[in-house]
Amino acid sequence: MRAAASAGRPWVLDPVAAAASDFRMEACLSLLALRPAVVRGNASEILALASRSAAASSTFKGVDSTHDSGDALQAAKALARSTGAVVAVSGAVDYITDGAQVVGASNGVALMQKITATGCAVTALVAAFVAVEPSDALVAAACALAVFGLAGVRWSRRGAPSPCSAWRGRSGWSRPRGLRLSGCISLTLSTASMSKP
Ligand SMILES: Nc1ncnc2c1ncn2[C@@H]1O[C@H](COP(=O)(O)OP(=O)(O)O)[C@@H](O)[C@H]1O
Ligand SMILES: Cc1ncsc1CCOP(=O)(O)O
Repeated sequence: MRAAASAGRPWVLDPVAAAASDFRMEACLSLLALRPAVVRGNASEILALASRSAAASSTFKGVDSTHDSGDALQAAKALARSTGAVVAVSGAVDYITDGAQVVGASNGVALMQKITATGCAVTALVAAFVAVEPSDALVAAACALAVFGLAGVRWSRRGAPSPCSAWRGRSGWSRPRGLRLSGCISLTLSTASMSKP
């Protein structure tokens, strides 16, 4: 992370179970100081990280969230403003914010929350999207979460349309059937970076 930070390369922090112990919180805060482009966590993790305290998540439940994503939206905005990172809170609605703009992505299926490591997987996808679109981490992260959610829908309903079927920026974009994104001001992810099935 230090090498990435000093080379100006974007990287993504997933504060897994930040509230589980002071040790984990301190590790997350040390990483946060290295200025990730995006922080992606569940609501409990973002609430804890924004308050910079493991005690913030009083009903801590392992790596899972005990809060709804909406509960952490203000904390996410504050964290984004204080760190300069885009902050993504996952949940039934994924909120992605740079502290001013907020994008909501309401794709996915509830079962995803119960599968360990879907959070890690979507964080990896965010990193891949930010690598392609480093100049707009907000849009990249929102697209990653939306696509991941649609992949979950596709998995749960075999035969649903591919999340990568068609997607273009701004006025000319056509969204995959079923995609729900709100508050998105500009979608500039090019189709060239997405493979068709
Ligand atoms: N209630 C839900 N309904 C639909 N999708 C969800 C729900 N909860 C989580 N997800 C999705 O599951 C993925 C992992 O998110 P989450 O479970 O919040 O992360 P973590 O594993 O870090 O706790 C995200 O893509 C998120 O959108
Ligand atoms: C690294 C790791 N090892 C066991 S659970 C876990 C994190 C998975 O967390 P999440 O469900 O938040 O992706």
